Amino acid sequence: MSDNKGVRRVNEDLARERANCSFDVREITFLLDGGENNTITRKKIEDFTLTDELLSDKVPDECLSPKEKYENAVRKSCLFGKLVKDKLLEFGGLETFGPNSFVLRRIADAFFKEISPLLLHLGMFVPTILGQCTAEQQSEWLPRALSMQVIGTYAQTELGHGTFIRGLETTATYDPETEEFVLHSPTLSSFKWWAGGLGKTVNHCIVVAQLHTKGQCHGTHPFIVQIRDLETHQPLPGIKVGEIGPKLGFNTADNGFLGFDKYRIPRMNMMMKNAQILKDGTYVKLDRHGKMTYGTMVFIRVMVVNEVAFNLAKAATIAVRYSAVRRQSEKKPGEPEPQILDYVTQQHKLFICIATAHALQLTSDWLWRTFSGVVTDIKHGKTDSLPEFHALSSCLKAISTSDAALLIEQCRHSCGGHGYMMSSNLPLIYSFVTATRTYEGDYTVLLLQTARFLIKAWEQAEAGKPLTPTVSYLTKYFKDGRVPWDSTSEGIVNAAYGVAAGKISACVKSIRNRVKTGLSYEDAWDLTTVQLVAAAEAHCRAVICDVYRSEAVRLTEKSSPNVRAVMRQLTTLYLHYWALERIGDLLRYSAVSEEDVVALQQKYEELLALIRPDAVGLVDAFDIRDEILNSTLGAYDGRVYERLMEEALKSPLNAEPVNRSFHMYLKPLMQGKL
Ligand SMILES: CCCCCCCCCCCCCCCCCCCC(=O)SCCNC(=O)CCNC(=O)[C@H](O)C(C)(C)COP(=O)(O)OP(=O)(O)OC[C@H]1O[C@@H](n2cnc3c(N)ncnc32)[C@H](O)[C@@H]1OP(=O)(O)O
Ligand SMILES: Cc1cc2nc3c(=O)[nH]c(=O)nc-3n(C[C@H](O)[C@H](O)[C@H](O)COP(=O)(O)OP(=O)(O)OC[C@H]3O[C@@H](n4cnc5c(N)ncnc54)[C@H](O)[C@@H]3O)c2cc1C
Repeated sequence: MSDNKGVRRVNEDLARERANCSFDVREITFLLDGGENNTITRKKIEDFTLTDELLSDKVPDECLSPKEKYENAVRKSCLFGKLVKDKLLEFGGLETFGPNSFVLRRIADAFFKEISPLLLHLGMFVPTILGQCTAEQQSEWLPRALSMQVIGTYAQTELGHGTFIRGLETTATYDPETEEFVLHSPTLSSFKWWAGGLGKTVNHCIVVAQLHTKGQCHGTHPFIVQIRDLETHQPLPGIKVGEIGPKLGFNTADNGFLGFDKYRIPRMNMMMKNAQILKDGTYVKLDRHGKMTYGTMVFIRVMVVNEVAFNLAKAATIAVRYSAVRRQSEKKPGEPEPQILDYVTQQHKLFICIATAHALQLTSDWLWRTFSGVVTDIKHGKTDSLPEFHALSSCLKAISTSDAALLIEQCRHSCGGHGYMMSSNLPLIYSFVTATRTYEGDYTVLLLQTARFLIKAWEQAEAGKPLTPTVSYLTKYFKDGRVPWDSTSEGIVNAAYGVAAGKISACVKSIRNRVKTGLSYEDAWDLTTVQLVAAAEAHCRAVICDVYRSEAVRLTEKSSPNVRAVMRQLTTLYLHYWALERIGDLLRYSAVSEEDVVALQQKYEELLALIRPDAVGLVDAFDIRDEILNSTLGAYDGRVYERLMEEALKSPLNAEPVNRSFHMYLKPLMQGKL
């Protein structure tokens, strides 16, 4: 299906794989894109943007110095930003920040092997203006932000606090005399730390600070703050700003630090949708729920699920294509070396990656629809659905990022030594995705947020009160006892819910027993957190299994029999994989027997064999263009060795036959003259 331009001869093994694929690859691409029209629009946008002229890099990014890398990323960001500004908005206007933003994000990968310094501008600055400003403030800031006259980021985290937002130390004290806020960083630990683009790129940022007025602190609130001069780009007086230094990844994102020395901003720069300061300094709270200022974080957690699904699809595409091209060892003496994809252990490493990319993509689409419903409710003044959605988005963000990072690393392992090359792109995909497990809420912390909700839901079930949809299963599994075992897909999903219910019940018992011994509730909770994290994880896995299974059935209702068959094989593989991974839990909470476990393993291995002939077709169906994959190992034509050599020859160390260090150090050492 790929319409890569200038494709040369395709590797014979890959060509044969494609010829033997049992289904029409385009059909699955349409399913994953949400319909044929979406695929057509996406491809139009890709054709239009991914031109050689914009993308060409003479020296590979990874061979540049940190400064050159950053400058190249700014150059490309400006080209990309101009494209978005001039042309792409016509594909969806402001809706670009809805579903089409996924296409924009996808294309951005062709421009940036790492990260755009403008990611936070489009990813957080603009969404926060949309979510936290009044209509009047939006009309002032949005046009300037969208036309890139002001370039911004989101500075919440400080050197001393990231997770515990209530512990942030930056202050914004209202001065009614001048109708201004005075921003101040009272300690070293209060310096803002991490915001993407802050180090060198942006001129504005959203600063989250403790609001003080009339001698009282009202907690954290967001403010729009200009930090650099628009003409000279010099930091404004009272601002101390810089870049935080090299990181595991994100090295072109110029993450920065920021401190304020009694820096003044106008009253109207407080984002006033959820709370206001009147001219005389009176504080007016408009947010009845209390956590509406955390809205941008919830939005990004939703986006991140899609983000990691896409990155896992990229890694799986690279690893599966490479495994079809690579031949190694021998199965029987004297036989030709097999494609490494023919090793069952390789299939075990890789097919779960394809299935997980589907599971996370479909879950992300479902989460996005659920989120849209919550946003509509909020627009009508209803915030009842927020606690459930916070619990749901928190655990899905935690589990999807953690699973994707582990599986991307597994893809790298499955490519042997060549997977370690930067030119495979697997190291950069991994370094990007492993950060998602931490930013926008750490894994453990978010699962504990979900656990709070689950424990409350359990107490409601006990009291015979109605439960919200994602926890309604607790009513069914409320009574003690093992869940009946049934090895159908529906049966495995039910058992997953049974395990979650069993773990939540065990947590409730643990907390209550500890309280009975005289401990405070907080201490009892703290001592139970290992179990609480496991319970939230089990709940989340049950939700993903359920959504994946039901969405795959729904989406393939009108598909051809072969597509329905391969999609069912993948969902069944996913459910069996997790049943086997969590077999201890199933033995504890369900009626699964030892014979059932043997049957599960056997079925899992049969599924690997069934999926094997379609593996390349399945990754082709992700339809990720070579420009976006950026990989010597994963290109559509499979010219792996040629590309590895071409990239190696671009290394600056190969530009001269002898490096000067020979004369400066090696030769003196060899001659005993050092
Ligand atoms: C050039 C490219 C173009 C591409 C186009 C653009 C497309 C965009 C793509 C997007 C891709 C994404 C990439 C973005 C990159 C982002 C980089 C990273 C940015 C950041 O990391 S910003 C900083 C994020 N920081 C965090 O997430 C901090 C985590 N901490 C918290 O969220 C909270 O502190 C925590 C842990 C939830 C606790 O809060 P606290 O106030 O202490 O609350 P309590 O624990 O006491 O709970 C009280 C009560 O409130 C409930 N609660 C908490 N949070 C929420 C919420 N958000 N919503 C609703 N309710 C909430 C909580 O459950 C408690 O309820 P109870 O009923 O139990 O009392
Ligand atoms: C690449 C990257 C980009 C980022 N970009 C931005 C940005 O643009 N803007 C911004 O504002 N921030 C940004 N951040 C910061 C990010 O949001 C925080 O790092 C993240 O929220 C985690 O907070 P922390 O660093 O304070 O970790 P900590 O909270 O210090 O976590 C350290 C450890 O303590 C544990 N822990 C902490 N609290 C608890 C608890 N209550 N219970 C149990 N365990 C706990 C955690 O699980 C973890 O194991 C970025 C971070 C990264 C890595």
